[in-house]
Amino acid sequence: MAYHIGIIGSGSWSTALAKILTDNNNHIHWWIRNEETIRHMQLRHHNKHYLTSVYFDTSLLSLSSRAADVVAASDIVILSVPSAFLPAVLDQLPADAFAGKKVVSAIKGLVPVTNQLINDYLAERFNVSAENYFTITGPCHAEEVANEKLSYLTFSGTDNDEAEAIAALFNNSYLQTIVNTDVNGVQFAAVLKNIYAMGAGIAHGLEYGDNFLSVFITNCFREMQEFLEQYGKYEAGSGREAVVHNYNASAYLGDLLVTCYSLHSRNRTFGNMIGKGYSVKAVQLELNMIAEGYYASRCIAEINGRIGAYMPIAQKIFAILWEQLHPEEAFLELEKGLI
Ligand SMILES: NC(=O)C1=CN([C@@H]2O[C@H](COP(=O)(O)OP(=O)(O)OC[C@H]3O[C@@H](n4cnc5c(N)ncnc54)[C@H](O)[C@@H]3O)[C@@H](O)[C@H]2O)C=CC1
Ligand SMILES: O=C(CO)COP(=O)(O)O
Repeated sequence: MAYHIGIIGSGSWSTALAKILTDNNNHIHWWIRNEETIRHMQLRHHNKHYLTSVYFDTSLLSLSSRAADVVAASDIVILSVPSAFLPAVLDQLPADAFAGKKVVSAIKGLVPVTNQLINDYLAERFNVSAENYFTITGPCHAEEVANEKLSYLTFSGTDNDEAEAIAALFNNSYLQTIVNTDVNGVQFAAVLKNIYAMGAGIAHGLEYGDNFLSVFITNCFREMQEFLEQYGKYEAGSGREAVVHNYNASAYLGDLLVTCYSLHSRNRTFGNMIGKGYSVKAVQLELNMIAEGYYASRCIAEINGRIGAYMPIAQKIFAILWEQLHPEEAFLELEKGLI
C-alpha cells in the first residue's frame, strides 16, 4: 500500500529523513516553518539552512508552512522538530487531527515543563493510541545520511508488523533498519544519551583525555540502565507492564557512543564549549542548532525526583547547565565515584 507521508520539521534531521524517503521515491508532504525557506527549496531544490548539500527532486515534495494541512494530507506523520518547540508547532491543530493516522516520532527529547515522553504528550493532547505510535531512534547523524554513509535506524512500535512496514519505507543501500517493540525504553535512551554527550563534551573542553572519556561513558551507560530499571519499577507500581530492554542494541549503547564521540554531535559541541568556559547563553547564540540534552537534563532531574535512581553524572550535568555549578569542580567530584 502506498502511504501518504508527512514530515513536521525542517532542521537537519527532518531534511535527512526527507532525503531518505525521496531517495526511495516516496512523495512527501513537508511542513517547513519559514515561507522563505519554502521558496528557496522550490527554486534551488535544497534547504538553505540545514544539510545544504542535499538536493531534492521537488516533484516529490508538497511543501507547506501550515502544519494542519500537512497532517491532514498524510496517513503517516513524522514529527522531527526539537521537543521544546513541539507543543507550539502543534498548537493550532484540533484534538482529532491525528485520528486514524500513524504518528512517528523522530524526536530525541521530552516535552519541557510536563516532562512527558512524546507518546504520553500525544495521547493526552490528541488521543493518539499506543498502537498508532512509533519511534525512530539509533545512532545516526543527519550529516552522515547527507553523505550516504551506511547508517542503522531503529523503528519501535507496539504493532510490530506496522513498525516493519514503516521501516521498509526507509530501507535502502545506505540505510538499514531494525525493528523492536521497546517504545519507551528507546525514547529514554535517546534522551539520556544527549545528556551524557553534553558531559563528554564538557570533559573534552576541560581537557580530559580519551582514557578518562572511555571510563566516563562506561559509567554513563550504567547510569542509563539504573534509570530505566528504576523507571520500570515506578511504572510497574502504577500498573504498567515491565519491559526488558536490550541495552546492547545500537539504539542504546550505539547512540550513546556516537553522540559522545562524534564531532557531528550538537550535544557534545555544546558541552565542549561549556567546558571551555562559555556561558549557556553564549553557546546557544553560537550554535544554530538545538542540543536536546540541555532541556533534557532538567526534565530528567525532575523525573528522577520521583523515581530516585542513582544518577550522579546526570545530576552534575544538570547542576552545571542550570545551577551554575562550575564544570571543573563538578568533574573533580565525579572523578572520585567512577568505576
Ligand atoms: N540532527 C541529527 O542528526 C538528529 C536529530 N535528531 C532529533 O531530531 C529533532 C530535531 O532536531 P534537528 O532537526 O537536528 O534540529 P536542528 O537543530 O537541525 O534544527 C532546529 C530546528 O528547530 C526549528 N526551530 C527553531 N526555532 C523554532 C521555533 N521557535 N519554533 C519551531 N521550530 C523552531 C528550526 O526551524 C529547525 O527546523 C531533535 O529532537 C533531535 O534530537 C534525531 C536523530 C539525529
Ligand atoms: O541523535 C543524534 C545521533 O544519533 C544526534 O545527536 P546530536 O543532537 O548531539 O547531534
